[in-house]
Amino acid sequence: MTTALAPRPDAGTTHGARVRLEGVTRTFGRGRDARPALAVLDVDVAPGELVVLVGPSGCGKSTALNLVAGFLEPTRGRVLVDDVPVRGPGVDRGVVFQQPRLFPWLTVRDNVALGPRLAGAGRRERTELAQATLELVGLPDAGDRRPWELSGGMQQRAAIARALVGRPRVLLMDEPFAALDALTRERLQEELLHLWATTGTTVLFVTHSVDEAAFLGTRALVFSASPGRVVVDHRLRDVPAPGADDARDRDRDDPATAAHREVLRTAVRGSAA
Ligand SMILES: Nc1ncnc2c1ncn2[C@@H]1O[C@H](COP(=O)(O)OP(=O)(O)OP(=O)(O)O)[C@@H](O)[C@H]1O
Repeated sequence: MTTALAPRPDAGTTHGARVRLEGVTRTFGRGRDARPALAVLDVDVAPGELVVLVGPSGCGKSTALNLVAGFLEPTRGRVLVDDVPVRGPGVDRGVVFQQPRLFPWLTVRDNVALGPRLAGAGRRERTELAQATLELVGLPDAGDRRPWELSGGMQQRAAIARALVGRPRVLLMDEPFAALDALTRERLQEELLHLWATTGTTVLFVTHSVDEAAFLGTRALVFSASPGRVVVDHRLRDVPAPGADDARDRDRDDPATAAHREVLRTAVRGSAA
């Protein structure tokens, strides 16, 4: 294990935060142009859960994630992370987007070290932190390279390292593997499960894919559009006990996962109707 992301603090506790959206709505535009993107959203995510947000295009999944990230404010209602209202972006919440969004003029290590640098960490501390986090995501030797020298999968691993370097208590992922080839995508899904089990971080993960949702989540929220709302809240599996990495044994072809996939597929089809 590395220093950047030490295991969960104590047996029986988790590093992840509780996330709550209470009566949250979000409207874009004003007056006649006002368009509600999210109807009332009431969601309570337990510490350490991996909740997947799935649904058709335009149903408000990214909007919900951006509200938790603090990039957007709710029109009504409150977003709480461990009972503290979200007032803007913060180091307690790491964000990974569909595109890696790394700065091409910085080395991979300096990209990962940027957050600690902005937070005032000294060169040595932030370099060690970035290197440890790169090791955690399987990129021990990539630190001196530029982002454009890496494959798409490696770039996305670096983006995950950048999100994890501050040891966030919530990891927000907006279709992070959608632009990758199928094999890389499966590999990164498995790596994410391992990282999640290792760190105990609460994860909110947006995807269009019911396969991905059924394989990754402890719970899936199925959204429908116009305006966006949660139509199905489906329990997939238990949160692993602190310190246990049973995600390692997860099988995408087992009957339970296949059954969940069908439940989600039916729900998503219904929500798009
Ligand atoms: N900044 C914005 N300004 C105006 N409208 C927005 C903005 N962000 C999102 N919307 C609108 O809100 C609705 C929900 O968008 P959102 O991106 O949250 O959906 P989504 O489910 O994530 O879609 P996709 O799966 O295609 O990414 C859409 O109608 C979208 O056009």
